[in-house]
Amino acid sequence: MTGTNTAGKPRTLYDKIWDAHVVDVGEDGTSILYIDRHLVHEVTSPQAFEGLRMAGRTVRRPDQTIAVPDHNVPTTADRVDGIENPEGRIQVAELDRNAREFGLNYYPMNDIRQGIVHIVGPEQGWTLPGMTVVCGDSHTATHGAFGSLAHGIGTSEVEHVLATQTLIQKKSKNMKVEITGKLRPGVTAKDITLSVIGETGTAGGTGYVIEYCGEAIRDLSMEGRMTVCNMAIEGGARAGLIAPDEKTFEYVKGRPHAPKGAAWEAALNWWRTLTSDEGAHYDKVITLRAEDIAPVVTWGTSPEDVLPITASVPAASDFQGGKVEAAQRSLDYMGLTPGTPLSEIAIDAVFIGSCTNGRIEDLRAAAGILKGRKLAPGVRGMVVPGSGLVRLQAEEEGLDKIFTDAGFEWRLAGCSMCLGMNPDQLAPGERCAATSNRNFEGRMGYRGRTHLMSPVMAAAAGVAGHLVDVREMMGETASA
Ligand SMILES: CC(C)[C@H](C(=O)O)[C@@H](O)C(=O)O
Ligand code: SF4
Repeated sequence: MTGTNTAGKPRTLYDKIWDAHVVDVGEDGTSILYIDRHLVHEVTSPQAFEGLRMAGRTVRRPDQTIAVPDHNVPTTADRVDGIENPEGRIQVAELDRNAREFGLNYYPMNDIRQGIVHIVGPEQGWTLPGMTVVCGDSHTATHGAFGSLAHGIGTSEVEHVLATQTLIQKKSKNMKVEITGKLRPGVTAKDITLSVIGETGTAGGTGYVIEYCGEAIRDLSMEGRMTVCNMAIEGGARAGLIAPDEKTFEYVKGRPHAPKGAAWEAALNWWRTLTSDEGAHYDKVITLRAEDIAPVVTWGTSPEDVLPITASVPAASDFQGGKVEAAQRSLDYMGLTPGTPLSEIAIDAVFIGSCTNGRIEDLRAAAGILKGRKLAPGVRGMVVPGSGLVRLQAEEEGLDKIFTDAGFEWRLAGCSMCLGMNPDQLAPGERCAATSNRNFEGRMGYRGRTHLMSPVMAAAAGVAGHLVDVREMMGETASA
């Protein structure tokens, strides 16, 4: 790795990680970046491995390549007997063959450490501050919570990284998203990240790498920071980043693939330099006051269609330009009438899981609301831990019992309902309170309807049978 610090100029965190990984710069400014960790799942990798084989090449750094199946895996106990869906079965079997043949670090479907790739990476200590991390998956942004530069890449790039351990990239611009002050009770990392997208729109981050900072970000746990960075991509950004601090180091320490002994001390010395310098230049700055952020839900079919739960369904005429038509289409698809209070929207299902909110803290938060309560009659609920280890931890804490007592199904780890690539799907017309990150048409199943929100909001909606302000269940009165 070569450092290319330009004569003492103040640098952002993004600049620093970038500089530390540039191998070569072309005349047009396109750079070759060294990649520290390459995460691989079954959906975007089969053709990449096939390409390698056809070219007679091998994986350059199998020791830095981590494979886990997540999108296609069923989340029911009978998956030990194999996958019924032929397409899913083939993709997972291909990953299995490739991981073994190329000697990758591999967590097979029935390994207790299996889970959603973006949960497994940090959990196993593969994701570390200052690293470059890539995966053939847009939510790779999640890993930025550790102060690592994490890019989602396409299948041809997956092949390139497999073969060379480098990625060809053009540097993005710097954006700072600062969340000042303290969050109010009932407001979570999910509300921060959705509110930022509500502010910037899904294209607001295009061409940028976002650095999230400010007191409210510092106050978040590592789980919360991952939730925030996970959705940087939904705001259009190339990546999301948070400067590492003692909380980060504490989380990483002792994980299976974290450095140990003298290597740990050396790593800490470098990690402590990973903050943006005083006076570093940002091309765009957005500031939100944590006190102004409410528990939010989405009403439409884009993550930017987000409003405080105290608001009402908007009308298409509230929008301008091309958005009028898009809003009308969203309202039709979602089956909503303008002017209806969001808190009166009845739901059929609750999904708690995904790489946005499938970590232990998310399950604890949802269980906190569900303890001693039950799903409203007719509402089905599913809790899908983000990894086998999250599931195990939750069971040790008795959370599974809280969920099943409340009427939820307690599942095995995977992407599950977050996208309908496995048996967990919504039926046409079904409306779901979901902790995932995308509410696109058909995302959770053909004609399924998704409202994105935090784990506590989803749990509360399940109990009420309709979208609801979680603060009412916490004994806190809703204020606008
Ligand atoms: C299947 C995969 C390529 C996709 C992504 O890149 O994000 C998926 O994870 C998603 O969330 O839509
Ligand atoms: S949980 Fe959802 S968003 Fe995350 S990787 Fe899986 S499908 Fe994509």
